[in-house]
Amino acid sequence: MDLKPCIRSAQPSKNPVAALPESGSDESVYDTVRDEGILQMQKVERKGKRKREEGDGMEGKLDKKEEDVMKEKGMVKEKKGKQKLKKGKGGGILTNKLFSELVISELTAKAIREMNYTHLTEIQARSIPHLMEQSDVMGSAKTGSGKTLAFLIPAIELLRSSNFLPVNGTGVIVICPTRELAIQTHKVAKELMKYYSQNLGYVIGGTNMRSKDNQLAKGVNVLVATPGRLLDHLRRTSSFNYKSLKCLIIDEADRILEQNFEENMKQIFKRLPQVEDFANFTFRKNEERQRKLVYVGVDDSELKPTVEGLQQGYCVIPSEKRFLVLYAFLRKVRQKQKVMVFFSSCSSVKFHAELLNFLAIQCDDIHGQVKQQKRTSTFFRFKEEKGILLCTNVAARGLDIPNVDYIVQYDPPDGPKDYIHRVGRTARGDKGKGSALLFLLPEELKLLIHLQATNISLAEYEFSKKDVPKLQSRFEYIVGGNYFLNELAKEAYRSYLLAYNSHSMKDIFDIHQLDLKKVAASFGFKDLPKVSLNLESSASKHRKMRKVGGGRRHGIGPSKPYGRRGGYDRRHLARF
Ligand SMILES: Nc1ncnc2c1ncn2[C@@H]1O[C@H](COP(=O)(O)OP(=O)(O)OP(=O)(O)O)[C@@H](O)[C@H]1O
Repeated sequence: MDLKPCIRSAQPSKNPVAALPESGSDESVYDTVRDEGILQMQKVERKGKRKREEGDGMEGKLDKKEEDVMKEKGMVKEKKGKQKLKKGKGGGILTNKLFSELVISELTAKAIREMNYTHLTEIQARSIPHLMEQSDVMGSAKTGSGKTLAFLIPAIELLRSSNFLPVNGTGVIVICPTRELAIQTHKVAKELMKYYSQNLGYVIGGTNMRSKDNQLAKGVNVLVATPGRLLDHLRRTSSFNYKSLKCLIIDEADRILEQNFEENMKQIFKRLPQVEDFANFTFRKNEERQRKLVYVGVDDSELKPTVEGLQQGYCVIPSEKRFLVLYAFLRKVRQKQKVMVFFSSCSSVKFHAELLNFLAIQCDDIHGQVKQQKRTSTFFRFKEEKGILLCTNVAARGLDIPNVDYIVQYDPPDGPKDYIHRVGRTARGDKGKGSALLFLLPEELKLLIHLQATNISLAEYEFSKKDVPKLQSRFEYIVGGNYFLNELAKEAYRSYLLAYNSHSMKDIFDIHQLDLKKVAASFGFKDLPKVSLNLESSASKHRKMRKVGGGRRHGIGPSKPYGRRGGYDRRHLARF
């Protein structure tokens, strides 16, 4: 991992958590590490199922882990075919099975060829045959392993084979947990359906409902949606015809079946035809249904839940130096690489984006408080270009951004599952490579125990001795080392003081027992400099306005050291 110059690669510590107390985690390894990425439910007449000629997947015994999982969940075994499914050469995700071997329409096959896909990934090779036979499937595979095509191809084929037309309304619904993921999935479906007369669309929060009403009235055969907005349309758009629904796909099912989506999902299930009670889809409460469900678990036998091409490490940084290290790191990579930095709250993303841009580190931000139009344009720009993106967990799931070089976790994840999804934004697809670096405060070290319990081991990185004193005492060194930038340091310090004045920083200071003198020192000042706060500046006006509204700018308080909760942010405090 090239983390120079501010952090040097250290020897992975023999056992970084050995000295820490035993983990009290009661999460099973399966629950923690697996991305139950696909959940497809088809309640369609099962007459005339096509028998496929080829074998449908893996030969050999199911590994014990997979069997255990199925036993626990009461699912059926994946059928074994005669054809051997081998992994491609060079440790990539591809198998030896070709798309040209699939019994699919020429319209789909042509689109796939134009997307330059030749071989199927394992999750595709193992789940597509079951889905084509209209079985209900729950699929699970590592991040970036091609789950999207695994569920889209059979869904589109289903519409074609049943001669579904716009007049029939919506035949396939794909539910995604975030707006960006819905837009992305819609884009892939659009490419796949390039030669089809059937149409598609998406409905997501933060956009105009009325224009979508009109679209739905005309008939949208494949609809990609986020749960809240889908429910709004189910309730309020009388012209939305979903009575002939053939297939429901839940992407990132483990996320969607979590508590905060539960109520919406219950309501959605109630309204959709042929979809049974919500409880049946939690895979615990209805044995009969569970028995019909095919579980396709790729990589269950592998100990390592993260992908091959990912290098991962952590460094322990005291809170007063955390920003400086981030700053030095980002300054080094600048626009030459693609970096995603995860924070735990919208307010923290906002604050750090403002501060970094102010310090001439150009970066974009995505979080729940950004308007949807800006979120979408930022997302697509970041897909295309190098640069730095600060984000909350809203960008942790499913987003397929090519060639991300680094994932930095400035605030730690909620737990191993969260960690896996965040780092899964890099090293994606066939032979993808990337690096992930986790910042930990000394009191957060216990997270490593939870990660280790799920077979994620991280190398330890340290500041180089050479850089530590400079980072400690001379902020102007890291901002460029010349006299002009000394002024910039003063300005940065001023903005800290402004935040301090507006209480949010004061809370951080209290929590981490920092004193202003130490912070001033980290900006390169021996004594506390007198900085005019210019209370008539526009910043202070905003501050006053916010105060009138009673809100603190970053919402950071003793119980919320990572900032105010908002939208997608569920976590307040990550102390392990
Ligand atoms: N058969 C294939 N051959 C080559 N590349 C593929 C194939 N299938 C998918 N990919 C590529 O792999 C990348 C990851 O695919 P996808 O986004 O579907 O992963 P995922 O498993 O859904 O990931 P996540 O768990 O993060 O949601 C994409 O860039 C996609 O284009």
